[in-house]
Amino acid sequence: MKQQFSEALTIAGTDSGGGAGIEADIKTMQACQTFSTNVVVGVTAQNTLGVQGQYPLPRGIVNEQFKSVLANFAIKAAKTGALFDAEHVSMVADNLAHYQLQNVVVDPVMVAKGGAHLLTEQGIKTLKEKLLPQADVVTPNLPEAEILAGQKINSESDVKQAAIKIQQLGSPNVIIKGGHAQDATVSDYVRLADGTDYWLTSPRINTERTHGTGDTLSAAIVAYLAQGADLKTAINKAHKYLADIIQHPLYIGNGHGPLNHGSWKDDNDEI
Ligand SMILES: Nc1ncnc2c1ncn2[C@@H]1O[C@H](COP(=O)(O)OP(=O)(O)OP(=O)(O)O)[C@@H](O)[C@H]1O
Ligand SMILES: Cc1ncc(CO)c(N)n1
Repeated sequence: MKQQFSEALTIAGTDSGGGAGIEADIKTMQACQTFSTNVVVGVTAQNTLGVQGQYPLPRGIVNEQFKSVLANFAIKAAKTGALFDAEHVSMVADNLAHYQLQNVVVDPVMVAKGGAHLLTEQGIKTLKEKLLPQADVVTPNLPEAEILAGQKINSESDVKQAAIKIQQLGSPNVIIKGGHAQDATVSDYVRLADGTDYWLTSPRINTERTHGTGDTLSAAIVAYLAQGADLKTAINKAHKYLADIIQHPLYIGNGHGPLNHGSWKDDNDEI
């Protein structure tokens, strides 16, 4: 039987350690039955202990990858990840507009789990001004949400208020991820374009193997959007995927270890 895969795109940085960035996105999409193309915006020298180097690529190389991918693939959904600085945020925003990409999920990656900054101050400003207005969904973690909304988040009502402020930056749908809180339950807050909102909860797994969890969630949303799922279904299935694979750790590296992306058996259930 011929297997039909939908096609999606990740626009991000590579992780030589294989756990986050483009590598996490490709593995996630494969596990969720979507084919992932990729535009490499920059290369990182990275492992489970941290980021040792980061090397954004010249504009010509980024533009040429967009051209090749969009000339040959029917891209149904796309995501952005680490974009490094204002110049690279801007070139990605220009390409999203030029190729009129649909179902765009912006993961506003700012700081890696080990503490390295993957986006400059000026890059954050450009992300707010040029990228978020082109996003369908934005997926900040708690520290990123505080920066985007310009407020502290100390309570559930702060999370809701921040999500509304982030919507006003131009992304109609917002997911504030709760991995960085300390509660026994991890709570992600979803606020949709029509103003409906809900919490997605899962037990907090006591593990250091959380490198690339954010990339993985956004890549899974893109995978399901590419298959034609409505946004709420895509978000809920992606959350289910992550909550499942985080329970099947790989013991690789002695720092923030990678997820076991291939451990998922998609039962294609409706949520
Ligand atoms: N210990 C944990 N147990 C269960 N789920 C978790 C845990 N940590 C994170 N998650 C889930 O992983 C996803 C990503 O959350 P998090 O807030 O860690 O994002 P992030 O900081 O962007 O991740 P990264 O920078 O490593 O890619 C969320 O859906 C969150 O609920
Ligand atoms: C390249 C890259 N993208 C994203 C993250 C965040 O997980 C990371 N650590 N490295």
